[in-house]
Amino acid sequence: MTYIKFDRSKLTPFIAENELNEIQWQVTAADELLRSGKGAGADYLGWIDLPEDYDKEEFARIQAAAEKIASNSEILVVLGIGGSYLGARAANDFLNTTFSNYQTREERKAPLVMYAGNSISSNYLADLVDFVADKDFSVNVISKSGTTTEPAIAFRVFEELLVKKYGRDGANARIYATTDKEKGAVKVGADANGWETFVVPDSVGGRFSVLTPVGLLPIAAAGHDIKKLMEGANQARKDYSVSADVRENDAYAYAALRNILYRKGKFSEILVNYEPTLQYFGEWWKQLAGESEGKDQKGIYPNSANFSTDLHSIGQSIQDGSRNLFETVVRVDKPRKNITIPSLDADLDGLAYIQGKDVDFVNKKASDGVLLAHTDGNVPNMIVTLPAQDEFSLGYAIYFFELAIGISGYLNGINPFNQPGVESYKANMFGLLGKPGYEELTKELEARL
Ligand SMILES: O=P(O)(O)OC[C@H]1O[C@](O)(CO)[C@@H](O)[C@@H]1O
Repeated sequence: MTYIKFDRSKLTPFIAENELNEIQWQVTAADELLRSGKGAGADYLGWIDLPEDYDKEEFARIQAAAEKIASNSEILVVLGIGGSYLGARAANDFLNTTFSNYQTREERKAPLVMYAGNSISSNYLADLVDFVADKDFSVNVISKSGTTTEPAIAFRVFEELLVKKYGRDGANARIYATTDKEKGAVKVGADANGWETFVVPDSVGGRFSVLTPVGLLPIAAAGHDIKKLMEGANQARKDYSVSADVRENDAYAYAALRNILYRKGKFSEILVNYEPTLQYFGEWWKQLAGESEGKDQKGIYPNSANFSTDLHSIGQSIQDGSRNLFETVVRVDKPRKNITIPSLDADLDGLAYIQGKDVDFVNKKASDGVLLAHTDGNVPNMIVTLPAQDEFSLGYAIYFFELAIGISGYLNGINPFNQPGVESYKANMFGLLGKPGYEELTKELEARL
């Protein structure tokens, strides 16, 4: 029994017990590939032992930097995209109170963490500049390459704003750079200006990097306990390294079952939550699964949904539409807070039968009802239950999904640790922007538009 619960009991109409036995040899082979470092993409396996083998000196510097940011900044602007931002955003949204963005600095007890460099929207960037301009702020630029267009544009904008506001030296003291240990534009800037620097390890790809400084500094800056986060991940590391048997290893069982479903035509997986604070966990997971598995013209297409909200929009399609879906439901056992449904004398809304009950009771009953309805509608469901909405549970869940996706990719015969497909749009964008070196592509693309 592990700390988070994995429940596959509702898969019986879709998968027979022997199927799990029969895929075991493939899971054992995938485990062997992953742990021996003999599989494709083996240069990027640093995340496996990271919760134990992280740089303790750097960890202490992250905690000290978070304290410094708290002492001189109302806001920390985090610049990054994809794996250089989604993990931090998922963690902070999950761990913050829902309306922390609207609290005062005193109420929040930590700086407000805001995100930019994750789109190319001029509205978003200009609005954020207007919002922070008259407040004390610091910047954490996060980019392994240092040349990703979105964060690079945003960094130019916020660096200029910092220099205008605090002067060059003042700005330098407020820039925290999380980047490659020796190369790239951000590293060059950091060396020239003396910015405090944290390292994105070579052996950890962006989508697996939330437990490196990439995620840890923004999470610590938001006032959360990154030690507990690492402890949760480390517990998962230990629990899921004991056995490769799918009956003993839930992360491996999840990887195996989603592949069995995929091979039966269930091409799309929806990561479902019943907590709005898990929305970005879904976004983080989509990159983890999508960038890892969607290649060589195959792989599960990852989606996410926020229930019960989305039951009133895409719920119809999940229940009755194309039958190529399955769902993995992420539940939180104990909510951070609960609230009672008020009792009224008149029963105009017909809620008398649940008045006096708490809202989470209703949420759980709704999710049980959906589970059965979707199962009856031929949508297989698995459930991952986190005991609480805290750092330890989150760290544990992060590791569960990272490990499962690594194994799952090997089960489907691909390299789970590269992302060649992401470059195609970039090349076209560079061509159309007239980037030096792309002249031929520019001509070709302009003729096609
Ligand atoms: O940290 P960088 O180099 O800016 O890259 C950001 C993201 O861009 C990608 O390379 C493509 O989306 C991701 O793999 C990565 O998480």
